[in-house]
Amino acid sequence: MTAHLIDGAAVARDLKSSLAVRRHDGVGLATILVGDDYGSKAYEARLRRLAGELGVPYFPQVLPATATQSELSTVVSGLNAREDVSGILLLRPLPRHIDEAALFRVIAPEKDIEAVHPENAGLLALGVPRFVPSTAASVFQLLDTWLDEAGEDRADFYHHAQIVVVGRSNNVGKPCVCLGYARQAAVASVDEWASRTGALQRHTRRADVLIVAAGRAGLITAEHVKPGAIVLDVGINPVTDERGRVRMTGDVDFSSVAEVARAITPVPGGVGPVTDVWLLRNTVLAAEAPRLEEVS
Ligand SMILES: NC(=O)C1=CN([C@@H]2O[C@H](COP(=O)(O)OP(=O)(O)OC[C@H]3O[C@@H](n4cnc5c(N)ncnc54)[C@H](OP(=O)(O)O)[C@@H]3O)[C@@H](O)[C@H]2O)C=CC1
Ligand SMILES: Nc1nc(=O)c2c([nH]1)NC[C@@H]1CN(c3ccc(C(=O)N[C@@H](CCC(=O)O)C(=O)O)cc3)C=[N+]21
Repeated sequence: MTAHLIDGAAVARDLKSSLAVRRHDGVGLATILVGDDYGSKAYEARLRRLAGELGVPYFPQVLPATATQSELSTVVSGLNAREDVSGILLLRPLPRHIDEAALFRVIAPEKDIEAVHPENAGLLALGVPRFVPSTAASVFQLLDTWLDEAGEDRADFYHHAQIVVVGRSNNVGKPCVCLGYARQAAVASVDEWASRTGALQRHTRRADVLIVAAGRAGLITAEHVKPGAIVLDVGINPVTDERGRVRMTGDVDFSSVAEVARAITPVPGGVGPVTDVWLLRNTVLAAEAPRLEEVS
């Protein structure tokens, strides 16, 4: 392996210790899990543990995949009204019969720690976020930290960089694009059509920074990566090993890409651990921050 390993666990530890000293009234995290998506269950279990460690009250809501739109709306409205809940996380993906965007609009904007309500998504797109969504925040925190450690001038690096984001979901891919814009980089975004039309490699090979969030195990191999690129793997996918045990893998074929990249995040131990802590950080901020309309 020639690439530097970007250590998410170390960055997560530092971020966690800065949070541990911040206790406030009214801090509380509520998660809503609908059905049994692998990544969502893994994330939920981690948040439960981390909230416990940090002494943040945690209110998990678990609903079957058959839950209706109005049942989910009622759960969200109930959490909006609770004074002991400062942050609400609606775990995705949701079952197909649920209108995700409609549900996002039900979340009280000041509790919307992932910035999915149109008001917060709009603020993020305008470059003045109320909350920075945790996964994109994690990706760029790892990148910023690594550039500092590598002795790069961050601003100069970003001004010259082509960032390519694979996957454009509302809570991962698009926010990553926004954070790339905020750093004044050139940013390109591709979705599944790039793969279907055979254009994926043409796009990804232009990237100085390749962010991969498609949810497809092994999608990105060495041929997709420009030598010397920095690769951040967001994907969390279940794979079954020879012994029939399920383990977690990313979207990037780590062993081949590590031979050509300049730096790479592993899965597990890369983007994931920082995402967890950022979400708790946003939950604390939500209780601390004055409402946006009170800020002049
Ligand atoms: N590590 C972490 O902290 C986190 C990890 N995750 C993980 O990241 C992954 C992505 O999550 P999320 O964005 O919510 O997923 P979504 O399923 O909502 O979105 C996936 C995106 O990837 C695109 N895509 C799918 N297949 C391909 C392909 N073959 N080539 C190019 N693009 C493709 C889709 O395209 P189209 O729009 O055309 O459908 C879509 O835009 C999942 O594995 C999830 O578990 C998520 C959050 C945090
Ligand atoms: N609204 C919403 N926001 C999300 O951010 C979101 C979501 N829905 N749905 C599910 C996916 C998945 N996800 C993970 C984040 C971190 C780890 C994580 O920390 N994983 C450890 C793995 C540790 C282990 O091995 O168990 C790691 O990567 O090192 C896992 C999964 C967030 N997601």
